[in-house]
Amino acid sequence: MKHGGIIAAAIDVLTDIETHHRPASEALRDWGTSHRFAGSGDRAALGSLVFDALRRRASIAWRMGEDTPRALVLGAYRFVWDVNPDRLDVVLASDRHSPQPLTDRERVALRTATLEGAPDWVRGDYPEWLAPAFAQAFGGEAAAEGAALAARAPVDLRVNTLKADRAKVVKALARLAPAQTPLSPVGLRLEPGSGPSRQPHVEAEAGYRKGWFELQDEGSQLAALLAGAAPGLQVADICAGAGGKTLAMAAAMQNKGQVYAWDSDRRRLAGIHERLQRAGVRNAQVREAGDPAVLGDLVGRMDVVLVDAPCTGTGVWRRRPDSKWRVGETALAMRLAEQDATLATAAPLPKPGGILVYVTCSVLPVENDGRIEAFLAGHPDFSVVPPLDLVAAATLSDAGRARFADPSLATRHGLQMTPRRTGTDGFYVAALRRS
Ligand SMILES: C[S@@+](CC[C@H](N)C(=O)[O-])C[C@H]1O[C@@H](n2cnc3c(N)ncnc32)[C@H](O)[C@@H]1O
Repeated sequence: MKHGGIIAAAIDVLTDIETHHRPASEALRDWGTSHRFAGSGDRAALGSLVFDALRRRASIAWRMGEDTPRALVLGAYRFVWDVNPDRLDVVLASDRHSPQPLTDRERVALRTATLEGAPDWVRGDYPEWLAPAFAQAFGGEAAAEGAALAARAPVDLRVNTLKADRAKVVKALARLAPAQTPLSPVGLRLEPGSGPSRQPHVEAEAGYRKGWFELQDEGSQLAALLAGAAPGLQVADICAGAGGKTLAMAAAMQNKGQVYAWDSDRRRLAGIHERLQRAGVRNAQVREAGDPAVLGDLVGRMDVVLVDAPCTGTGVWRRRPDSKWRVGETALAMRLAEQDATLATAAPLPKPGGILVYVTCSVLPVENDGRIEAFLAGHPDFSVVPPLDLVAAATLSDAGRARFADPSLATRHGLQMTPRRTGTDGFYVAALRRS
């Protein structure tokens, strides 16, 4: 397909997403099913254009003077893919599948519009209703932090040290030229391309099928490392989902000790069994999803309890830009209640002196320090572990140790990673010790 056709398809897909309130991945999949002639390069270009339009929606709409799917797609092609407006005229004219030619108004906007005078939420591409939360989290850096969350994310891999080391995986993926992640000692990174370029499909690699590496953002790797799961410890992962952090902790424990993985949702937990097997994990016990009563025998016995809580996902907007515009106050209120519920389930499990580690992939203070404060108010037997103690005890690279020592990463009770601060997704980590 030529780019005119890709632009038209992106407008159709974005219209589908907006009209039917559907996730972008679903709308793209359906487009693929009804356009079987489209090659993998076309699909990749289409996906990139739709995702870039969603990532930068507020700033594109500001410049274009409207936020219709057409304005967003044309704006993404111009301002994100950096295609000169004269070239855009040529692109539209040279493909019979193109949308209508540019109007004079569009041409002026594409040529001259800037973000001068735009508020932080527009410059940072986050929803207006979250402006107070971003100001609380980042002060004068809110727009810059938002803009970093609106960029493309790299593909990060975690080397599974139960089966491989970095050198082995680098060799296996040499064609893709992976670089070492700076902060996690077990991470590799494939930088995102620009424009229509496609992300490498690493799950198709033989090394992935052999369990040598997992797909995991460096921030998620770091959160698992900061939890301090070490060989021989008893660890409960009570929001295990498909097991991203269970696997990372089991590897850090070198298969010694025990990880108990549980989740309230059976469907979420379902994928964990196959992943544990592929990764060669032998020290994880998956408990029946649903009723927390199955954790009864763990009460008062755990060295580490990880609560990787359900959250709004504001920290992973680079990867799920459609969720950025979907999340609202009702969803946030539901997540807060779930966070309090998971912390309440976790509270009885640590042994005296054991720790409860609370993690979210959110940058909103109310989901992070706010939940820790609410928990502490009802649990006087817990106290905050100074974040630098977590850093000192974790297996990080020297650069990672130095980065986490920077006071700008510290919140009142924990550590906040962001794409701008750490080059990772926006993970929050705090730990509480049971007296
Ligand atoms: C952020 S996801 C977990 C991701 C997973 N730890 C990983 O690294 O791949 C949060 C999980 O919390 C689960 N959850 C939600 N409410 C819960 C509750 N009250 N108790 C336990 N798990 C809960 C969800 O089903 C979801 O799988």
